[in-house]
Amino acid sequence: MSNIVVQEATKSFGDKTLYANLSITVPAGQMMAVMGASGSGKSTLLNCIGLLDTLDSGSVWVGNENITSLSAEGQRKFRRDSLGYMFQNYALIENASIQENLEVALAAQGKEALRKADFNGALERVGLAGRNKEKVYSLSGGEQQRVALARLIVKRPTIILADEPTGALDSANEAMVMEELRAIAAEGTAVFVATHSHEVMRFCDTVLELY
Ligand SMILES: Nc1ncnc2c1ncn2[C@@H]1O[C@H](COP(=O)(O)OP(=O)(O)OP(=O)(O)O)[C@@H](O)[C@H]1O
Repeated sequence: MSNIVVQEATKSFGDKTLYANLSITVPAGQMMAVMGASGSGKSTLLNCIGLLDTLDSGSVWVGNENITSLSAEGQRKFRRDSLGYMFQNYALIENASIQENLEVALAAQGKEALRKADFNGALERVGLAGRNKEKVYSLSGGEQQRVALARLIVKRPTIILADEPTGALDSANEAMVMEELRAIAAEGTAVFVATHSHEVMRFCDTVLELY
């Protein structure tokens, strides 16, 4: 279990500064809502924490490790082993089965990780028990986001970056996703949720407002 600390982060595109000297902490087990108008930099902040984009200055710490100073290989391993993502458009492999989509989360970690994983338990937890062989394209939006949740349950990442995870869902499915994210967080993950929704914000422990 590791706390996530963003220290004095600054990020600009051209002459537009998204944030300057931003410092935040999300303890393991907690959820932070990242809010702000369209274009305020929510997705960019998530991408910088997930090492998909680089800060102009500042650092991101996972426990005692400064992940922004890792080598390219170290960053790749960090993403592979410690990072979980959720997006509005589900970001699943549509033409593959539910089971195959879960296996993808662990494939790079090797056969032992695949053997140990409790795929059926994860599917049961999100209400998709026994549906391992169904193709993702045949599922509803709410069901697809349940697969994305099951993938996180299987992977047990240190950080989850969720970018508008409920943006395409009705309010019942929104509550389902947020409750399950809370349950995953409670097992020791720090969760960042970029959102426009005040309903989603209510499920989080802290709120960061970007301007
Ligand atoms: N690679 C890039 N090059 C230049 N500008 C960029 C780049 N990526 C993002 N931006 C700009 O940075 C700003 C923040 O974008 P970002 O997607 O982080 O905002 P957001 O708060 O997530 O918006 P939304 O709520 O619409 O998703 C926007 O003005 C965007 O145009």
